[in-house]
Amino acid sequence: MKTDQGAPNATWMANGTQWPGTWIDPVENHRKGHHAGIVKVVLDHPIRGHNLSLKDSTGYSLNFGVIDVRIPMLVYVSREKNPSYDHNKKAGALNAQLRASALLSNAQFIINFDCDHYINNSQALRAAICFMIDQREGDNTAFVQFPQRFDNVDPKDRYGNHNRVFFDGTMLALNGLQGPSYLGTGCMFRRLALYGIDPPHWRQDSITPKASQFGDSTLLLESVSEALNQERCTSPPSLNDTYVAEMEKVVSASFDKKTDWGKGVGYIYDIATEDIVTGFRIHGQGWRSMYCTLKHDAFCGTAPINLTERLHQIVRWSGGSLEMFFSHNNPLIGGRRLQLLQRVSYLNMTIYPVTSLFILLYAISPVMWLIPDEVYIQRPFTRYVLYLVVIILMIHMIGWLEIKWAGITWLDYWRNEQFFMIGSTSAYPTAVLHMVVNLLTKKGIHFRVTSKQTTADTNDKFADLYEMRWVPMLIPTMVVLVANIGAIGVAIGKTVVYMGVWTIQQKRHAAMGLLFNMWVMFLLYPFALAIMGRWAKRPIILLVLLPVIFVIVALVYVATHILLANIIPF
Ligand SMILES: O=c1ccn([C@@H]2O[C@H](COP(=O)(O)OP(=O)(O)O[C@H]3O[C@H](CO)[C@@H](O)[C@H](O)[C@H]3O)[C@@H](O)[C@H]2O)c(=O)[nH]1
Ligand SMILES: [Mn+2]
Repeated sequence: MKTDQGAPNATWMANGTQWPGTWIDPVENHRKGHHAGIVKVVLDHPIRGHNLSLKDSTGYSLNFGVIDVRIPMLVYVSREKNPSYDHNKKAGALNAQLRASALLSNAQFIINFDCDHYINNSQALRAAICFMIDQREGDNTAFVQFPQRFDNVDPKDRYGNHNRVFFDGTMLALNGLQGPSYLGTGCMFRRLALYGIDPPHWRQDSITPKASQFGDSTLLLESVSEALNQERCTSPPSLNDTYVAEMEKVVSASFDKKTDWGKGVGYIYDIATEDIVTGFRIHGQGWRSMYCTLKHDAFCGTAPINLTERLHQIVRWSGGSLEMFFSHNNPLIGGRRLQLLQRVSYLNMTIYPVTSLFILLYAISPVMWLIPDEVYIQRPFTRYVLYLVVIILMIHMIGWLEIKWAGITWLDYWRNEQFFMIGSTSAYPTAVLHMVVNLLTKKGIHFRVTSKQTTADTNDKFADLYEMRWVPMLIPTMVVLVANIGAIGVAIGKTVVYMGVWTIQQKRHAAMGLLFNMWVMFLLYPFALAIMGRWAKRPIILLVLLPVIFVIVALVYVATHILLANIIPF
């Protein structure tokens, strides 16, 4: 739509001026990534008499007489962006917003969301406040985290997007320690905790906020003191020109420079996953957090249901975790007031991608079957195998108990196992590789916003599920799949050739090997579906296709064997 002036309608405001954040014709100083800070009051505080309320609309049969139906103040903030300053991505944006809100309301509690999340339950904010003002631990609670829920995931949750084991098991369990980690969205914070101030039971009597910590703004420093003393004026400041100028100052590109923002104050910079490390910093000061799950989901968002995008997301998370491990925020050395077990849990949260290297090695081991002659490996001692079996059984039993306790379904557990295998053969090793390169060259992991719905197919809500871009990290997964499918074929071939020759022992080993191959195949089933693209709508095809492949491989093996036996007589 165009106006008389030729500019699209959407960029014009009711009073005839153009929206300041419009860069349809980008020019220097006024384009995406290079523009002044914007603070725009979209809706003034109801105290100043705006009357956008339900009461005004006629024909309402509901009685709103006893409810305050006024719409709260709404202010649009866009921080200054300048190519000569690092904008620190999401963490930088959240910090600018935190400072702007300090001047606007200085509210004690702040809730944040990703751009792809929304409020799904109007009771959620109250639930979080209940934890914050609870008589027992409320004052020492820094944040209340809600689980992430998604409304665009395919019904079968092929790539484990719901992450139930993590959101309903792991995080809930952490409530028994110092609380869940911060997960980036759907989290209510106590402002003071974000400011890097100690929890009440560790706090010194008098704290004077300094410009070297919080930045050079008198109004901001005053607001921090007021927050500390719990003095808060409920009537909003009058937004005159000087006040707006100060707001623009605290959202300027250079404001963070030479301050503690992004280090000891606010959301932490220089890491691919600002959330986990920000939560770690807060827990390390002795604060606790709370996990809050509501029957009717509090918040909802969008997840990447395309395998390639999903794996990119996993690379970012696991890469960020490793970055944290190799920083001064390593859970073994950082976080001075962390409880011991909380330290262990953060250790697990940061180091887990490394385990993938062993899984990958095991999963590829069936290539040994592809070698015509037997490979001789020292068999493990029986007692060692016994220990191993006991440990594996114990791990699984704990896992089962946990899912029962957390109320997760078996299917969710299985999806989790499957996706862990896919990740362990693709995204996690990639993250480890990134980390090695990072340690050698100091190059960080690129944060690309997860893209959702890459196809334009509007008839199929889950069209994205059937799209997959081949990326190098999928090669090892493919190798594992091929190796295991091939191994089954070869095993059939070997059975045909050696049936009469094999001892019982050898047959048993072959059977065990087959079991392993099948297990890996079951785990990689969602990956196989991804490769099939739209054919995956009929997974039954696999039931025909796989036996055909097995038979072909077996025939090739037998033929090669006969050929070789004729040429080189054994
Ligand atoms: O340069 C950036 C990149 C991202 N964002 C914000 O970050 C959010 C998360 O990005 P998204 O692409 O949706 O990634 P997800 O993998 O879905 O996000 C998860 O993982 C992130 C850490 O990797 C957390 O920050 C998120 O809260 C968490 O939902 C977005 O919604 C944006 O609001 C920015 O503000 N600036
Ligand atoms: Mn997201």
